[in-house]
Amino acid sequence: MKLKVEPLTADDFAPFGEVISTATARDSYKINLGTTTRFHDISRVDVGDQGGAPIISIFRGTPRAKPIEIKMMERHPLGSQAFMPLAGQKFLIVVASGTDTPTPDTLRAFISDGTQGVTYAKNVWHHPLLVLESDSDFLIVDRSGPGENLNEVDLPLVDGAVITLDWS
Ligand SMILES: NC(=O)N[C@@H](O)C(=O)O
Ligand code: NI
Repeated sequence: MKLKVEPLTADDFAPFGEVISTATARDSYKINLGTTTRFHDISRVDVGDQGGAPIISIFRGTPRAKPIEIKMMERHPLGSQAFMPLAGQKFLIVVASGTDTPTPDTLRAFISDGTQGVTYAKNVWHHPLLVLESDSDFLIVDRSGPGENLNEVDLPLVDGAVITLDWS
């Protein structure tokens, strides 16, 4: 089965979380004597369950071998997780609708144009970071704290084949 890759838009991604970009800020205004534009309140961080706290990390991802195979999915039941490319690299996002165990027909794939990041809402099924072209650094905002914040699940084969992304 080949999973179609769609351009990432805030509306299409809304069931899964938020798009992080200057275009999706809830407000924007000049600060610092007009030398800076604040793109304000773009995305929310939801990590407080069971005493969690927000942390900032950097993920350095290496490109995935092509064709990109989608064999498993994961979710973080206690907190959101945000990814923002630090040097404008395109990257792929794979999510599943609903909270039941993902099935091939509940998967959706998007591609960021490199100016867009994403926040996966708490408990949203997603594939771990999928880097495309070169080693890429991403700023990550997610949760540190007690409790089990990672569920993983393997995906079944479809007609005997691994699900791949329809992206050359
Ligand atoms: N495991 C980890 O920290 N990363 C994943 O959660 C991911 O979504 O890439
Ligand atoms: Ni994750």
